[in-house]
Amino acid sequence: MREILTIPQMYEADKRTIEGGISGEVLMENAGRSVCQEITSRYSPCAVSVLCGPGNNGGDGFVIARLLREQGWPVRLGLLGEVENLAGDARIHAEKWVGIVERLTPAMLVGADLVVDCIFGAGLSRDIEDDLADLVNAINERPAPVIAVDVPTGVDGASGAIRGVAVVADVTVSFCRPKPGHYLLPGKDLCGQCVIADIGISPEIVASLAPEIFINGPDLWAQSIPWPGNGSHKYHRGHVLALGGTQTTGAVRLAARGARRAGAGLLTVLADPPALPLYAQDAPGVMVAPMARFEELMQDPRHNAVLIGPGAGVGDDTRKRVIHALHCARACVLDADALTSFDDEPSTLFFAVQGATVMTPHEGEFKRLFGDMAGDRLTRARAAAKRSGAVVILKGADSIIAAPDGRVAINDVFAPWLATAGSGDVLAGIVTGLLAQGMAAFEAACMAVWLHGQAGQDFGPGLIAEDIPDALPGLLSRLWHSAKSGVV
Ligand SMILES: NC(=O)C1=CN([C@@H]2O[C@H](COP(=O)(O)OP(=O)(O)OC[C@H]3O[C@@H](n4cnc5c(N)ncnc54)[C@H](OP(=O)(O)O)[C@@H]3O)[C@@H](O)[C@H]2O)[C@@H](O)CC1
Ligand SMILES: Nc1ncnc2c1ncn2[C@@H]1O[C@H](COP(=O)(O)OP(=O)(O)O)[C@@H](O)[C@H]1O
Ligand SMILES: [K+]
Repeated sequence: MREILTIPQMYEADKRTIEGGISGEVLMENAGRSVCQEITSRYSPCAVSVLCGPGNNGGDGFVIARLLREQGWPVRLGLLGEVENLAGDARIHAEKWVGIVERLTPAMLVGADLVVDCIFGAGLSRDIEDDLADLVNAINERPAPVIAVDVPTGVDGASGAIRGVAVVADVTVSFCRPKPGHYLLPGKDLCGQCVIADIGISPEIVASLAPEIFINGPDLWAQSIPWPGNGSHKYHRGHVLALGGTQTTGAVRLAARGARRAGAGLLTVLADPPALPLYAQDAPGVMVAPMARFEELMQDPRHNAVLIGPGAGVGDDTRKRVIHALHCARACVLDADALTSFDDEPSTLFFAVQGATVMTPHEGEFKRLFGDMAGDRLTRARAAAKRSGAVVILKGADSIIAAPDGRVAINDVFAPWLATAGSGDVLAGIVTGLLAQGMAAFEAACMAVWLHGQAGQDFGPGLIAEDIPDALPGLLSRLWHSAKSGVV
């Protein structure tokens, strides 16, 4: 399971490990050694400048400098402040460094073939300004590769935000488990390649912290995929009702294709009569029914998943249909207009949520529904899920999937090709298709985001929304073969 630790959890893991008998001095030695190994495995001996800050991140730097020098590398070390002002483990390791301690200025960069950034890590507590900002800019202007320790200086490990300015690293070595800032933008882009080193904190200690943040991937949900059995029939795979608009009909057609490719057994598009032929002609496997039959069809429990929002139109009709679907306690996916229709009365919507419900806002829709919440995307997505009682997919380049029980996954797929009209509609359809098959809401949302991202990544440049559903069979086959062979 690919857990992510929050910054307080990481400090707690250090603390519990130290209480368990491994000293902080040893943890820091292990941290420094792991960075040193990463450096020596990637580069031939060259002039290294190790830039140390006043805390434990700087302490790691003293270890790295000593170990590299022991291996014959030419090393210079610069410190922000004085050795006498260092405390604890950083002080202990600083005193083991027998070389010169220079002042931390851009002069440290002159002649350096490699820069090791140990200025600030988890303890970054405010924006970087003045001389330090000049130093960070100077690091970024020089061609020498940069190895960042824990996080690139200036990247907030909790949120991925840039605090004033930040180092652009080629490699980031962090410890024990990744932190949110390694996966959230813009931090993710500044980390370069991210390596997580084991420094002696046991899996039991990590488990004792009950991590709730995960990197989205099959290990998180593959066990929950409701694969059909040999004797399954279509009703075992669920019947989706997708509410189609009259004007923007493409949205639900894209979503319908996503839902069916994701495995829904049946799918009916409901729409007002003038639009019905359009939906009927779109694909032979799609059924259609007049919107006026919505409440009647909802009485049949086989219609077990409802998609409302793409192209639905904002207003009273959409609001009433959403509330009705939620009251029927069917699995519901609410996207686009279904969310915007409640911008004036979000609590009416949240109050009605009872069954498996997934909301799929992008930042604009999120703001309309949840208002100006404070905090980074991770924090806001988690708060929104708690507040609404629904699983919330906060869409974006680093999509976040948050459950009301506190679990949250960050997507880890590079797929800017997905930034194209209609791509979100397909995502909503995929979620609905998985829910129709009986998958739990959080797992379905995570799997849909992963399939969607993977489809975008695999297809690459030239992708249009229509391509996404057709990429699903290949991805699902891979998951199916893994499930059959017992490998996730
Ligand atoms: N045993 C362990 O715990 C292990 C820990 N490990 C390592 O420890 C690192 C965390 O260490 P840390 O907690 O000392 O924080 P760190 O990032 O060094 O910075 C704190 C200092 O920076 C200062 N400061 C902050 N922001 C500033 C700003 N904008 N501008 C100027 N100053 C600023 C801040 O000042 P203050 O806010 O107190 O005024 C304080 O002096 C972690 O990333 C990992 O590398 C590993 O060795 C594994 C074992
Ligand atoms: N740079 C990106 N990298 C990965 N995914 C992206 C990127 N930009 C957008 N996406 C994804 O594409 C989809 C766009 O959805 P949305 O904004 O609702 O568009 P539309 O309404 O046109 O379908 C979302 O799932 C989002 O996460
Ligand atoms: K750093």
